[in-house]
Amino acid sequence: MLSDPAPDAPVIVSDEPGSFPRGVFLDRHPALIRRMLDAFPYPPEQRDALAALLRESTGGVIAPLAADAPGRERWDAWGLPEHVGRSWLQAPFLWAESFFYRRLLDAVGWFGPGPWQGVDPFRPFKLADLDTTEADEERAALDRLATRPVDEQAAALLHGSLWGNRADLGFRMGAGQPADGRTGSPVIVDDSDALWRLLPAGAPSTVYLVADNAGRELVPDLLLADHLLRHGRAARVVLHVKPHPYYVSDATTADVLDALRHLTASTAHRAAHAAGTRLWTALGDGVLEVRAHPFSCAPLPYADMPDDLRADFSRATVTLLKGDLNYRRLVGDRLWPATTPFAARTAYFPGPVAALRTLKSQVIVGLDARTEHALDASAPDCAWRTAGTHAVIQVRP
Ligand SMILES: O=P(O)(O)OC[C@@]1(O)O[C@H](CO)[C@@H](O)[C@@H]1O
Repeated sequence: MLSDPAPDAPVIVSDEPGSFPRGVFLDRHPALIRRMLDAFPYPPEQRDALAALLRESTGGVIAPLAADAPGRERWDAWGLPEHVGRSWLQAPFLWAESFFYRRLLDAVGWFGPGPWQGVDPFRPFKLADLDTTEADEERAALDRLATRPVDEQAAALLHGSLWGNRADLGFRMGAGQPADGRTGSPVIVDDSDALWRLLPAGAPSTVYLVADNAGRELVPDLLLADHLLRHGRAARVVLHVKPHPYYVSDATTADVLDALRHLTASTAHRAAHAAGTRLWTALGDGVLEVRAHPFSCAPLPYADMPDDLRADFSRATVTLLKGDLNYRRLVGDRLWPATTPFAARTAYFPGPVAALRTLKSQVIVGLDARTEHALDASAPDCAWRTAGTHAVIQVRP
């Protein structure tokens, strides 16, 4: 095992004026709640609960869950007692943000009992994301890609899945983000050769894909899974999704079904339709399996994963973790020196692991010093870390 060069890097919190996490609490969350109130005719009880949550999380202290709240014991084990009474902005960003989404589900009555039980407060946004000209163009591009050599398809689908991570609806709640100019957006670490070496065609590999966002990220993730299965790079794919709505657009099982229907209904686009049909069958046959572990919505790093999840990941030929939040949880939500080796930060993970992530928060490891300096020189305000304009494919075999 490589030695860990900086185990004590500062934990990211949200109280520093002008900082990225502070903006998440003070700008993004109010924008999110405004959009939810526009999207649903919530009755007064829910509206009041949402307003109270916003007041509490922008200027107050963390309140406990009700004694009979679903998952209360789990949250107690995940550190709730030690954070109750503390300012939201002074609690670790990773923990507080996750708890915000748990409390938001309480506010809208997701857990029930009651008439709003199971009504996903983010579903309108996720569905709208599939009904866009961009989504249509992506399906048309798939038809063109189908005529290209298989290796070219593999590389394009991997990059499609990678850049799909920009289609994160929480991220788009932020003000002043750049236009969706994917072309020329640099992949600042690209270990994709190492990833393909882990998945030789014809080997009975099991690929675990830890999904991130629904909609226009999940569709390319599923297309990548289809490619791996179809061309023998995987014999099985296990897709980990969230057990309940989370971080606005994170994928749940219902979102997987919506994404598959989006593909199968694409009769104007043969490749998308065919891929959707194959994936639908694969799901029915158990070749593609969906799992929703409670720890997927935990406010903790993967280093703290429970034994059953550890055992599950240990069965993977490689685990692909999608997106920014999974990255923060994989390497730890701390201000690591950017040159900290990715292999050192992920040495605890039970088996080969790959991160496919566009950079949307302060955390980054695995850069060489030259790249870091060049990026800092090009954007002195460190926007490259948070603007979603840069990406990494990092692999620890
Ligand atoms: O995991 P994802 O969807 O790629 O990103 C989640 C995200 O939007 O949420 C956090 C801020 O709310 C940031 O870490 C990150 O930008």
